[in-house]
Amino acid sequence: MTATVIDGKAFAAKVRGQVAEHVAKLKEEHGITPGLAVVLVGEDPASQVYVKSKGKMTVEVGMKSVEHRMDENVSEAELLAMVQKLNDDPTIHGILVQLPLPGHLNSDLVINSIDPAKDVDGFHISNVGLLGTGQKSMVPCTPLGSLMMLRDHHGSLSGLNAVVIGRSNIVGKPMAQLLLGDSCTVTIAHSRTKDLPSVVRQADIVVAAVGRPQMVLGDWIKPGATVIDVGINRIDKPEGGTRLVGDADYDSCAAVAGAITPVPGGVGPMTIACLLANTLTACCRANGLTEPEGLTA
Ligand SMILES: NC(=O)C1=CN([C@@H]2O[C@H](COP(=O)(O)OP(=O)(O)OC[C@H]3O[C@@H](n4cnc5c(N)ncnc54)[C@H](OP(=O)(O)O)[C@@H]3O)[C@@H](O)[C@H]2O)C=CC1
Ligand SMILES: Nc1nc(=O)c2c([nH]1)NC[C@@H]1CN(c3ccc(C(=O)N[C@@H](CCC(=O)O)C(=O)O)cc3)C=[N+]21
Repeated sequence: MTATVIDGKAFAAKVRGQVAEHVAKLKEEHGITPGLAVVLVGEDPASQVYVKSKGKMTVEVGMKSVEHRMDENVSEAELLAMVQKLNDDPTIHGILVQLPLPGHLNSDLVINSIDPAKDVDGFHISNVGLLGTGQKSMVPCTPLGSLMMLRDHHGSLSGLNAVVIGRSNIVGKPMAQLLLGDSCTVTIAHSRTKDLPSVVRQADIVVAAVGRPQMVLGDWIKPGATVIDVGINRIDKPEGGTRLVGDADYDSCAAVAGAITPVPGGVGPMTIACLLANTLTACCRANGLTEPEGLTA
């Protein structure tokens, strides 16, 4: 079979449209503009591109966008002071500190210094705990965007076997929590998993969040399964130049799967759309207003 391509780019545009409508209403009815602050430490060119496109889309949906670039060698105290300033700023409803941070900075400490109500990445221990216990929280953007696409494609996920490859705090673990919340039978695989192909073959839903280009092969996939490819890897093209590929080998997987997300144009755009949705949700909660439906988990 040839897989249905799940168009994350189009889905994300739809989500951003919904966010923009709510933002317009917030402004009109309450005179409030949601604000998102991104803190970028260092000069990593890939990160800079990502931050720029986030900033552009934030403004497109009518929000305030602020970027704070800090020197690679910034001290932990200076970075913590910046986070504190943003925590105290009533015009800022969402704070994102771009990861990974340079090695001399303790990222757990920095993330946990963000006001949990403004933690639009959902990485603060308090949001992690709320998600794990099924309570209202800020839900990490990449897993949330992946869940939205899965729900849209399957309707109910109840009883499906899901295998998440990767156990990071930013993708694998929260993804597994969300799938469990939707009553999937969840397996988390990682670098020590024995016979990964046979584990993946049990899955109705495969989420690949490994960081290894084109690792998941078509003959690992149960015919008809859904493949969510979170990976963003830049590889060299034989004819020169580079291109983006996921953690799944797209052609061989698409030949067997029932549905698959492409890279680019799959999970990536949904991540940014969910960041904007989380900023809107945070703004509504901060002002005691009803939050938009369908934009949280
Ligand atoms: N589309 C988007 O919006 C986003 C995309 N990404 C991309 O997603 C990918 C994963 O990101 P992230 O979770 O941060 O990555 P991490 O490097 O933090 O985690 C990777 C995980 O994959 C596991 N792993 C590594 N090699 C293997 C292997 N050979 N077999 C099985 N498991 C393996 C690791 O296992 P172990 O724990 O045992 O080491 C680890 O748990 C990257 O490509 C990243 O660029 C990330 C965030 C957002
Ligand atoms: N605190 C924090 N939160 C994050 O969510 C976070 C982070 N740090 N650090 C880096 C990773 C990576 N990430 C991406 C999001 C969108 C695209 C994206 O939109 N990608 C486009 C392609 C972009 C291009 O063509 O270059 C796509 O897949 O179609 C990519 C990568 C979020 N991350």
